[in-house]
Amino acid sequence: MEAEAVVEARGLEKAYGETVALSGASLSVERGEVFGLIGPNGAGKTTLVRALTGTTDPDAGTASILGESPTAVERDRLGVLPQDFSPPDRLTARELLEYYAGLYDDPRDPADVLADVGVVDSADTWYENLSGGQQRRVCVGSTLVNDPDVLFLDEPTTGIDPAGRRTVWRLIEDLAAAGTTVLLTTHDMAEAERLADRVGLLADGALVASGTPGALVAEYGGASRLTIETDAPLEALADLEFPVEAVELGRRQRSVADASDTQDSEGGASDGSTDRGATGKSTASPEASGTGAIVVRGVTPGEIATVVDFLEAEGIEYTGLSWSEPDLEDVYLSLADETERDRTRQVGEPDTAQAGETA
Ligand SMILES: Nc1ncnc2c1ncn2[C@@H]1O[C@H](COP(=O)(O)OP(=O)(O)OP(=O)(O)O)[C@@H](O)[C@H]1O
Repeated sequence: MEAEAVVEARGLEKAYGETVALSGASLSVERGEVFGLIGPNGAGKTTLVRALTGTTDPDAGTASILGESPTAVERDRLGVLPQDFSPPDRLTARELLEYYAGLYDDPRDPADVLADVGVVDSADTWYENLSGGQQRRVCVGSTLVNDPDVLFLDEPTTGIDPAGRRTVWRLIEDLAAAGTTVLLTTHDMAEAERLADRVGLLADGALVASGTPGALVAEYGGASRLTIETDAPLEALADLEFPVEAVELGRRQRSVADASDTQDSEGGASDGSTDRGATGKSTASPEASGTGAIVVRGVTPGEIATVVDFLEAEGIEYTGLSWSEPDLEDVYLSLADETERDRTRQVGEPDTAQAGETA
């Protein structure tokens, strides 16, 4: 039996004047699934959420929730946290949740919701006097008072401290385990990797890849990374014959937050990577000159000692070493900059024209 699609977008298009926000976005989220939407600033994530929740009309395509048009869904069944949600300042956290609870026939106890989002101690503080993170927690709470079946969270943990973020993560996990369907947008790859059963990457208004985090990493994540903190000039390393097979020498990988920043302060056009040498020899590109951390890609855990011995034999001093498997951030960085797309790529499914219909 085919799984029930609780949230579905088919070929959504939306333009604001000359600006194309959605260019044929399609996805489908099943009951109890957490779907994480990632993508660069301006990719269309918020517009997609708005089209799916009925707060903006698409120019083309269809959106549905629980089999109905977004505006026809019973409001008790839906929870929506907009990115720019800003409730009245002069109400306390408790009053705010009581206010929202009052909009529904059979709401949860606001005190329980405050406990869920970790705002018990500040429950009687005016919203305007709460910290940014506490405010965001209250906003998340306001979407939970009606115990929704489907929850849309647009950047739910932005501004929340690490401990609070984990509180919200556990909350979302518990909700999903109890059958709530969740679609969230985030710039936090750790959040997407931890929470999402499937992740969709939106670029230029369309989904360019979707799948489980593991499948996406396997398909697009690339090689492992051995990061060596060193003050040695990169040029000095470029001519070395590394004693391992696949080597791609490069500067420390930039973070997702910097990915669309063309003013790379370290001067690299991308991540400062060098040409791959067939025998492990790498040559630095002109942009890659300088010092700092270098990244050797494609080294297996068993080869780390070989690289360390080699650096010491060559007299290359280093101050730190770390090895990591590729992760969702690598997927993001490898896909987000590509702008020419004509259809969705489905990880683990045949690459057919139909693949663009659902995500
Ligand atoms: N109401 C609007 N009027 C005009 N342009 C808009 C409007 N809403 C969105 N846009 C434009 O549509 C594009 C997509 O915006 P959207 O907010 O959906 O992106 P996003 O992926 O959510 O970005 P971010 O990660 O920065 O939140 C952007 O170029 C934005 O400027």
